[in-house]
Amino acid sequence: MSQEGLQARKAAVRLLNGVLGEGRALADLLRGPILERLSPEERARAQRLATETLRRMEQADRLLKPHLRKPPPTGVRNILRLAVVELAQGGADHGVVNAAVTIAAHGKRTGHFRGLVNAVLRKIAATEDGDSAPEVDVSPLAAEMARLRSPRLPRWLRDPLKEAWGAPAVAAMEAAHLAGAPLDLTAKGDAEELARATGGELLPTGSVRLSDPGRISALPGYDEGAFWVQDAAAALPVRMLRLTPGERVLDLCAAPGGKTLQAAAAGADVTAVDISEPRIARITENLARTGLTAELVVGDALEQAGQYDAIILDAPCSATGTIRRHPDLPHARQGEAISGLIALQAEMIDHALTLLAPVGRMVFCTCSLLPDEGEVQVEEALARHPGLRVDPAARDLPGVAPEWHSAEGGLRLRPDVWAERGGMDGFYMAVLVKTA
Ligand SMILES: C[S@@+](CC[C@H](N)C(=O)[O-])C[C@H]1O[C@@H](n2cnc3c(N)ncnc32)[C@H](O)[C@@H]1O
Repeated sequence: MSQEGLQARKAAVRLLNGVLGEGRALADLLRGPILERLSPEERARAQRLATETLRRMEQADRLLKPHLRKPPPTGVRNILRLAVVELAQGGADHGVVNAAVTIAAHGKRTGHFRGLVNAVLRKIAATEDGDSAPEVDVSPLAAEMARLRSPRLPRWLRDPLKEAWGAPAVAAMEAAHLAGAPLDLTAKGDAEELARATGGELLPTGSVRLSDPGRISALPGYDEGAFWVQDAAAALPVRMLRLTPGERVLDLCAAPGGKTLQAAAAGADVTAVDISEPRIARITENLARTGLTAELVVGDALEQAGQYDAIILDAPCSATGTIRRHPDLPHARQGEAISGLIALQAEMIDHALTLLAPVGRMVFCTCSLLPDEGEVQVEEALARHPGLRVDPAARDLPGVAPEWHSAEGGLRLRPDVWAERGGMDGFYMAVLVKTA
């Protein structure tokens, strides 16, 4: 067995243990010591394996259940889950099973389960050798996995989503989460030209979509800064502002800077604020690569002063709209922090309004699926501020479908929107203007 394969799988199991055993976010673990000693290829493989296992965990558990008399400890389960997902995705039986047994044998708490790991996986791998018509290009295990329903969201999230959008919509969102996400790019200049150069699809809203992008830094135009990665939904809030050159724009929760780059590319005079210094460093890198400029401020949005023609408030939120790309999120969180985030969003709206020029406009947005972090937040802001209104005309953008309109004048996007094109992140956005 190649060392590369073993190291990447070991790291993937440790990532799974961090998310499922300690409730940590995968993004944080990816920056920590687990991947430190691995080559770039091993890192990419470990991340891919962990992400795919989290996405299909419920299905892997169902396939494992008949072979386990009682649930083994988390560390052992994660070794088994990873191997089952790899087998279902066409991994060579003996390589996958041997790696799993070796990983179990090397672990202090998993060593004495190596016999179990070996026996269970050999039985499951044997499914692979069953009868399948030679013309069918899917292994029996993959077919069995595909027959299982899409993994369900945990109750802390499923219940409020069912209440907000109904059971069929939640099932459609769960299917979208399982399908994962394509890669969307925002062009610095001509999007049609970028689509041609990268072989991507120009979406009706102006983003460029790649279904099989490979390494991002190897895409044509990367070094010249011709684009940045930004989901099609995340690209809409700044488009709603219709910025013109020279306008003073404040981006209040700016990092890693997708919206800052859009505003700077529109020729605006941008001030980008974020509380996190390491995350501000990512805006610096993105600005340098794209040759765009903005003033960067490490600080609290609630302490920002000044007056601006347009404000972008992409407030911290549950990020439940990004589960397609972050399948760890429902497992790493339990929903307990959301009420604090909702209160912070309201405070940020109130403070941001004090920074808005009399004829200015502000886009409030969150990558959340929960109305409490979107529609309700705006309704409550309107009630608190008598002179405030939503500008529904801001939604009149190319490619924006009327079905996405929300009652109070904003846009509600969900991962099951555009299912035939590969979906989009869950997002809420509305443009607020002062009338008095
Ligand atoms: C949803 S992300 C922003 C994404 C960004 N607008 C983009 O398009 O790339 C939220 C950001 O808010 C920042 N943040 C959280 N609390 C903050 C605060 N009190 N003041 C300023 N930034 C804050 C976080 O560090 C995080 O970078």
